[in-house]
Amino acid sequence: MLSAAAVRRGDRLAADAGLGGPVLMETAGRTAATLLWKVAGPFSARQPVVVLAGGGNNGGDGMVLARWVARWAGPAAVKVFLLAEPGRLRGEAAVQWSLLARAGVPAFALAGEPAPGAQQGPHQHQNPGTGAGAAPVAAEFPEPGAARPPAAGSAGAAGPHTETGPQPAADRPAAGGPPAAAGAGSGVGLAVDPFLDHLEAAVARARVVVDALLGVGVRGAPRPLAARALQVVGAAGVPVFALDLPSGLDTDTGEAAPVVPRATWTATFAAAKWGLVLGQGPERAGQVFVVDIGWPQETGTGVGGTGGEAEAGAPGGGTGGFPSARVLDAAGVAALLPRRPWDAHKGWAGHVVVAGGRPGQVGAAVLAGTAALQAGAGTVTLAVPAPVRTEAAVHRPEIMTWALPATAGGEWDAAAATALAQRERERRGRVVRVIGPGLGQSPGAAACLAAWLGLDRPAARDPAEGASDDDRPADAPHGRPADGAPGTDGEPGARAPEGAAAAGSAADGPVCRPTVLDADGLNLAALLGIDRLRERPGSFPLVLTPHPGEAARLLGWTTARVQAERPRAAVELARRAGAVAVLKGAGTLIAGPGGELYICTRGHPGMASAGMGDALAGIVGAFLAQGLEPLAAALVAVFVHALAGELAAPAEGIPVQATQLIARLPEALDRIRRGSPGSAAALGIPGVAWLRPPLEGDGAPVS
Ligand SMILES: NC(=O)C1=CN([C@@H]2O[C@H](COP(=O)(O)OP(=O)(O)OC[C@H]3O[C@@H](n4cnc5c(N)ncnc54)[C@H](OP(=O)(O)O)[C@@H]3O)[C@@H](O)[C@H]2O)[C@@H](O)CC1
Ligand SMILES: Nc1ncnc2c1ncn2[C@@H]1O[C@H](COP(=O)(O)OP(=O)(O)O)[C@@H](O)[C@H]1O
Ligand SMILES: [K+]
Repeated sequence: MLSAAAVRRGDRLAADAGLGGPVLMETAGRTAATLLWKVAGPFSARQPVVVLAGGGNNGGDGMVLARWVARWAGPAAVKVFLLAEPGRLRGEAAVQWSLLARAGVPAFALAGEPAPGAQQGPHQHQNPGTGAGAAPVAAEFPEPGAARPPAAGSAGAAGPHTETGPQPAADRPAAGGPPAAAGAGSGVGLAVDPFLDHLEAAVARARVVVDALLGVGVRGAPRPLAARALQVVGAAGVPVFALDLPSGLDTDTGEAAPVVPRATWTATFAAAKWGLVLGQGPERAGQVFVVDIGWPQETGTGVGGTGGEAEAGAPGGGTGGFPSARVLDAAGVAALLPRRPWDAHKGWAGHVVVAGGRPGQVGAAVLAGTAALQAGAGTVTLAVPAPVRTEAAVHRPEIMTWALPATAGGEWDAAAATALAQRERERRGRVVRVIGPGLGQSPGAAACLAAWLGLDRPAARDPAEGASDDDRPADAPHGRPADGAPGTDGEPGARAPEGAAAAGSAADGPVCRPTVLDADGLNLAALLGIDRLRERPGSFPLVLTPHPGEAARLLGWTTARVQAERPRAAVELARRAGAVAVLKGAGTLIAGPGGELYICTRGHPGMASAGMGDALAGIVGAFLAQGLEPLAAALVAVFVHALAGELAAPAEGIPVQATQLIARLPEALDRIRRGSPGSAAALGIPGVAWLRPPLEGDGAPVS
């Protein structure tokens, strides 16, 4: 996942490695043509492909694509509309324009000033206002190398129009001037209105419109002329295939003016861009395919996959962009899953203690506990205020309950901090805490939280913890990594270091454990101050799972700012807390304390319902309990949660309840183990991967 600044860095690295613009553009355009064939083919002259190209490299990509479509299906199967004056094209776009002419691809362009010394060609531009049909104005390419006037209306238009609407000077081509003999294709341009009329007519009978107007080089919202062309495309209701990004979509934020196309498909080059997953990006981009264009490995942008470090790309990258991130996919997550030995026993899979469930919010703790159980925790206990113990116990017979000291009103009492730790000490094996679901923000809850985090008094190691390890099997989760598990050299799958499992605040007081903080656990932590989390004793494993509102409280930002700068917010949370941060919401982000950043593109709006976050917190706890290191636990949990949410919905966006999601966790885990949904399998085009492969399995249709 790249910012515009990171794309420019990647370009430079590619150029340094000898992969110049022409090579990359040819690969991009040709691969996109193959993909277009797959999703919208076969092509025919009856329903041509219409390419709307801009004057930059995005337009160049479109022209390469057009050339290949013409080669495979004949020149009549494609039409190019260049929203620029050929004479002003530079670099790659100019080269591609001339190659189009050689290939005999029908193309139209805007009229411009004649190049110095250009001859008045035979295809005179029509003077605006002189009446339709008087003279040909189309810039359709003639035979290669020749200059031949095209038939008026050859694009299917009724004929050239004569009115040129008011245009801002910067965008207004010199309509009505002499023919623009400049430009490698020697195509004569159209005035704006005829151009748009031709475009409209062509789009109306197109199979698909290829949006190659603006890519990562866009600055601001589309200017009026670009906006008019995009309006024409949008109004036609024809499927749109966007190159790199839907034109005008902000590469970094996903902000989109109303005219930005709602593409059915987007082929994005080298790596996905932030704008495709943030803001309005997901709605505008449709199905996103990541096309490998051969950037050197050093750029760190593979197709799909998770493994390894996030790319270098410090927040801001020095140019205001976002940090780079890796996209989670099933194969990458599968490699992180804990492998349960054949002779595993419940101690192997750890013990999740959920602390929360105040009166009126018992369900939150129940959901977290049930999700932990379904995600593979060996044992689950709900630690709740004593008055609600029975209420907590009735839901799942597999789940234990501890009744802890409560105030007269049933809220958490400060004495519960030590009581909980005492109960935990009676357990053998790894204990993990999920603190927050239904915890409330009472003074007693606040005191407990500070104690559990070891932030109420000086730190000390827990003498009991070492003893509890003694009767683990030799390959117990935090003894050593499972054979073949990723991360033995520090990757996300690595187990927490020996001794990280518990650090105590005092032998007789609350002991710190690997912890997931959610909901009110986070709200109370915000009151303590996020930076204090870094001072926790022994740096015990800690995962924060805030939604944007909780993240805002932790950071002291507004929720709107968190949403506008999600990648930065996630990285900041992790850095300041010295912990793993999961910033929930559409496109959940997972950040590690070392600057690592991942995004999950799965899940759907139907998951916006109460209790979903509680379930996620429980799942993170379950994977910590099964021995995963915190970053790996968070990555696996987020992906499994999102996939289960999809499995639980009859269709994307249909409301799902947390209990329904929880019920599908085993199936989600099973699919992931099998590498499904697969990023590339359904397409069968080497070097092209789905950003978000469809659920229906490997034989899924692509259109
Ligand atoms: N380099 C690589 O590795 C590869 C790059 N590749 C491709 O290059 C693309 C980036 O190309 P790029 O940098 O030329 O910019 P691009 O997106 O075409 O936009 C510039 C044009 O848009 C115009 N324009 C700008 N803002 C505007 C606005 N608000 N409203 C209206 N117009 C506006 C601007 O006009 P100007 O402002 O200069 O007058 C100029 O004409 C990238 O997305 C990918 O597709 C592939 O080939 C693979 C290899
Ligand atoms: N539009 C969406 N797309 C993907 N995931 C979503 C969407 N809306 C919500 N979710 C997921 O559902 C969960 C909601 O968590 P949260 O807001 O804490 O809910 P609650 O507090 O009700 O438990 C998060 O994991 C979030 O990522
Ligand atoms: K585009």
